[in-house]
Amino acid sequence: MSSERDDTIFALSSGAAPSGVAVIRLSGKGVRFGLETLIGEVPTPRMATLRTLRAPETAEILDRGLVLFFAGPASFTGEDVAELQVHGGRAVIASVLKALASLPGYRHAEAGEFTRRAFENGRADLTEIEGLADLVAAETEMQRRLAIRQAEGGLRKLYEDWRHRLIRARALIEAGLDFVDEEDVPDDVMAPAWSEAAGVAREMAAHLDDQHFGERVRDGFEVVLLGPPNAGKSSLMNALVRREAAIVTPEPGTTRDLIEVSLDIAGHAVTLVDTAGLRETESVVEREGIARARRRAGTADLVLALSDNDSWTETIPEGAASLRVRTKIDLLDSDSKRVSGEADIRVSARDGLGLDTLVRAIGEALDLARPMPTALITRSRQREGIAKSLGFLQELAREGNRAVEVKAELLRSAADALGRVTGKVDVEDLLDVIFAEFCIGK
Ligand SMILES: Nc1nc2c(ncn2[C@@H]2O[C@H](COP(=O)(O)OP(=O)(O)OP(=O)(O)O)[C@@H](O)[C@H]2O)c(=O)[nH]1
Ligand SMILES: [K+]
Ligand SMILES: [Mg+2]
Repeated sequence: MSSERDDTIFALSSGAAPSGVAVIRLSGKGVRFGLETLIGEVPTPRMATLRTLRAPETAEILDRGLVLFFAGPASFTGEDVAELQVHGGRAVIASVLKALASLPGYRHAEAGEFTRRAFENGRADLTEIEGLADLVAAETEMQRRLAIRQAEGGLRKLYEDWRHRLIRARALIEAGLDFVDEEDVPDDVMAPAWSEAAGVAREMAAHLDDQHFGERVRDGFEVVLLGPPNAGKSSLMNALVRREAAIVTPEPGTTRDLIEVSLDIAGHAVTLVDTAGLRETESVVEREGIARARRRAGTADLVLALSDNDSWTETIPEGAASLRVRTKIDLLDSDSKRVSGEADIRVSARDGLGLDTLVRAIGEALDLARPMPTALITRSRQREGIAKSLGFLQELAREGNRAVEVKAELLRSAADALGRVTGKVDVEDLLDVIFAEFCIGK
């Protein structure tokens, strides 16, 4: 590992060529030497300088571009870092990468390796790094907001605060143990420690009680269209995404497989799933399609139960959040259009009636307009860690008159569980999983 870490790594950090400008990033001990070789000097840190890049052996001109140098440890990775902004043509990029590869101790970076060095050099904790990965992957405004807050330390600050309070509580207890007769430590010595632990436990419980909102923002909300054959499910999906994503025919049983499309509702990622029409059938294929439809509806964030005849019996799965959608209202005469039935929303896919109302109603049902707190759990890894830590604190609260040493140990376990979430404690085994999410050059 140490020799790998001694390498100077480099990679194209910008997107696919050709592009106007390409950014090639370098990090490691050999960065200064590399700059001297390619441009004849190490530029003033943090000052963009226009320079000619030359091939190491032949001094042939490769390109001319902006060069930026960041002296470690005040850099993204904590090491010396440079960025070469060259023209984004394939051959230009290839020639610069080739020149870098020829330098002693230089090698191409692996996926996420710059970020991994940032973590290993204490420039970011694991939650911030997960936030960075999400920021690069973000496709909607809300995913971006969530990710930038986490990348900027939203979760780190909260979790570090809890961890320090638990460590302090334990220190109080151990100090008490040193001073008083071991068997009966007076309550008033320990009381502040217990109340601190109880306070942290309360905050953790509130943090966990979030309806998985952050995870759902990150992964996208799922809305399933459900209803009998010919209710107009596929037509409605097509109307919402304004393209022929699913086949529509007058024949009942047209859709068999699940068909997914992406929608942006109020800046959130929403996956809309079209399904096979629910009915009794002899067809094996259709039966499998219907089973899939029911399963998917069972795990959806919201079910849109469609009907073209105001009957919703048997459509809505038990316990599911749902909206009753009356379809094909263009077929009604103008009087009955206004008659209020059991439907929550009335739409016509053919004429586009009610679609805006439906989208708004979906947003409300999913609570998409809620203000986003600075610290939201975004991954099950974090949730499990916090739950585990809280578990130790709850055990501590139950322990009553148990030996103080046992309680101190529970506090230590609670703090360590938090430390694993931020990466302060014993996380070697997690790193490969976390950094595998990154692309090359990040
Ligand atoms: N007039 C009118 N006809 C509609 C509307 N929506 C759908 N239809 C018609 O209803 C029939 C069935 O539409 P689909 O979208 O295939 O219905 P589905 O629920 O997906 O049907 P399956 O996939 O077979 O379960 C087609 O002939 C559509 O043209 C509408 O808003 N107005
Ligand atoms: K159909
Ligand atoms: Mg269909």
